[in-house]
Amino acid sequence: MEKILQVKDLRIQFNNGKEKIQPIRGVYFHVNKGETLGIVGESGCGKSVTSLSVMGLLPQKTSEIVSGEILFNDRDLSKLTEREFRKLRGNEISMIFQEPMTSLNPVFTIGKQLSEPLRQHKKMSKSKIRETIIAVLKQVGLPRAEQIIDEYPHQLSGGMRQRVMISLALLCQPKLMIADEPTTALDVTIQAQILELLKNIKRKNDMSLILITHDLSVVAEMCDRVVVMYAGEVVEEAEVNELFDQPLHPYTQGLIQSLPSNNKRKSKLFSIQGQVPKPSEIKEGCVFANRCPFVFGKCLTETPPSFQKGKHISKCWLQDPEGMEVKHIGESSTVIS
Ligand SMILES: Nc1ncnc2c1ncn2[C@@H]1O[C@H](COP(=O)(O)OP(=O)(O)OP(=O)(O)O)[C@@H](O)[C@H]1O
Repeated sequence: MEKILQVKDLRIQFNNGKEKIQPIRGVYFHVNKGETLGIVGESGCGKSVTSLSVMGLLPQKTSEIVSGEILFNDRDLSKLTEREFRKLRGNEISMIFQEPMTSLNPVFTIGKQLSEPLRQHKKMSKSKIRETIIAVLKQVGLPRAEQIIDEYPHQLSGGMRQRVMISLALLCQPKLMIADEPTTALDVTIQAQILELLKNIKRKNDMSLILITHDLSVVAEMCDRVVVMYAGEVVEEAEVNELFDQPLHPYTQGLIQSLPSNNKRKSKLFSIQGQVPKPSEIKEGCVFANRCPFVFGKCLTETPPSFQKGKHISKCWLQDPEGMEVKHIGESSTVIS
């Protein structure tokens, strides 16, 4: 299968003057053409920092990609200048954020804001720009597109604003869209509509989608494959059915067990004890060791490699194969036997 994005051994450092922290440490994942990849994990696991690095939107002064590659169609985005990124962003790769109100400028009309990427990336006349915007507003299911184009964000409901954000991301027909918690700020019925819309758009536009969420039920509904992040590392990767049927990493098992549908009515909801460690608190050994119900000696002293069984990858000593052939992920795979 053709890969549109490959993140290899990505390591990101923040330097706030007082201390240096590495919230992303050796992250590997890829996105196949036309698929939806889910990235899940609790708050602070590094989902947003990873996606911002793909968009070239990390704070320039305080962050640094210290190692690794971000290959988009074989072009390494980690080496791009801001000028080069501007040609790519909103054009070949686009992103939808959680809170549409903070991403839309309240003082400009919808039409003015949506015309920006078209002016920047496509040579179009004013009337063609207006025509394209109205067509995209209709594509995302907005009623009265001809009027909405001249309205301001505050005149729209939350669900409508999120549809405007999706149309903004869609305007230049990107090959890859990153949606960071696109429905968290919306109420449940609107959430379902927006997810359905994203699904349809992805199919019609032959696009790839990265869906960042902490909600596993959204993942089950939307994704082909899933990457589970914990404390700046990918701890598990699998096709969606496999992940739910046979989660290998104790962290993923905990996340699945915490789903309300997996808890008896009236019984206390299961939750994983403890908290995600801050990047500055990470010690040697497995990052999940202090919360893991299956922790044993080696977990506290040695960082587990990523063990691979078919397409299922898990970074846990419990998967230490004892004679089975497994590989570290990455280009230079090491076979342990
Ligand atoms: N600009 C920054 N400077 C310093 N540290 C940062 C910065 N942005 C994020 N971090 C740290 O990086 C880690 C990962 O944060 P990130 O926002 O990627 O997590 P997340 O999984 O997306 O969480 P959420 O679901 O809450 O958005 C956190 O410890 C966070 O405090």
